Amino acid sequence: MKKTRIILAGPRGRMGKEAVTLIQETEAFELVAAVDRIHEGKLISDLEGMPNVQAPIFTDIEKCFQTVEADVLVDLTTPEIGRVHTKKALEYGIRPVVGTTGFSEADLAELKELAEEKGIGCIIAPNFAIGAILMMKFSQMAAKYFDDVEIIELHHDQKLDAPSGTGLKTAELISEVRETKKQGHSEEKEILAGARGATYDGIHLHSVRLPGLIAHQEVLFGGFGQGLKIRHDSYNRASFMSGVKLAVEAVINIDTLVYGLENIIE
Ligand SMILES: NC(=O)C1=CN([C@@H]2O[C@H](COP(=O)(O)OP(=O)(O)OC[C@H]3O[C@@H](n4cnc5c(N)ncnc54)[C@H](O)[C@@H]3O)[C@@H](O)[C@H]2O)C=CC1
Ligand SMILES: O=C(O)C1=N[C@H](C(=O)O)C[C@H](O)C1
Repeated sequence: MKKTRIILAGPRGRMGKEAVTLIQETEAFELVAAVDRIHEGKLISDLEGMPNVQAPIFTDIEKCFQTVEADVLVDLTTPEIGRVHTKKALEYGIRPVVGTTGFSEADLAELKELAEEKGIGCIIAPNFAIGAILMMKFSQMAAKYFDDVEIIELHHDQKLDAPSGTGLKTAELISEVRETKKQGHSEEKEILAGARGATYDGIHLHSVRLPGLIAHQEVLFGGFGQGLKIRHDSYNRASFMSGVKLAVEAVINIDTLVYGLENIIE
């Protein structure tokens, strides 16, 4: 069996550590290198608390791509560096699976063009948890019947981007099926700036950041005399790993950029 050779960017992060374990435990996957901010020349196994994986660590992604042969880059870093890594991977013909959030529409458009120019797959998934994908799909279904909706996403307080990639993706999916609408009273005024949250095509998005949380989202719909609440909770980061596995398997067989795992799963 030919294994899928994976380079992982961000191996020491909260998601990165889970991904190291996933790759190690998946027979069809092989971790061939990692990209980190520090620890050039060390092996993953040299790092405290890491499993016995003999993959070399690079701080320069181009040097990594030039030195190590790989099929897929899994990126779990930060918005700024994640977009650089994704672009470089495509340029080197390595298929990116990107969990990193905070990419702009312009970033996505540029990366899609590059993936198509190179004729290779790229998956950018704002959320890898199957329950979160269902929450987004159910929300899109519900939005056909309820055109008043507010999204509340709740995350740990170390998160860099707001709103979350999932919150934004949910708003995008809803706006595909509902007419643009300004919600609330026509003369509504914010006494405190930001009280009504951010808006995407008239959909209000609220971001909560608290220690103790992992990743949670509520999509609240309101209609005459009734309400509907769709909620998803990730209680740990292992919840994302079956989606990472699925994306690595899928990215080999596509030749364009796919934004969102809902486009991969049936
Ligand atoms: N798509 C999904 O299902 C999920 C996505 N995320 C996203 O994944 C990303 C990572 O999240 P966490 O693991 O919680 O963050 P984290 O802060 O724990 O980890 C980020 C890692 O990136 C590394 N890093 C920073 N600059 C780097 C560079 N130049 N080269 C290589 N590595 C570098 C850091 O050292 C750190 O280890 C975030 O954008 C987050 O929003 C998080 C959870 C689920
Ligand atoms: O930073 C996180 O933790 C998460 N980020 C993703 C997002 O921005 O939606 C996915 C999940 O919510 C966890």
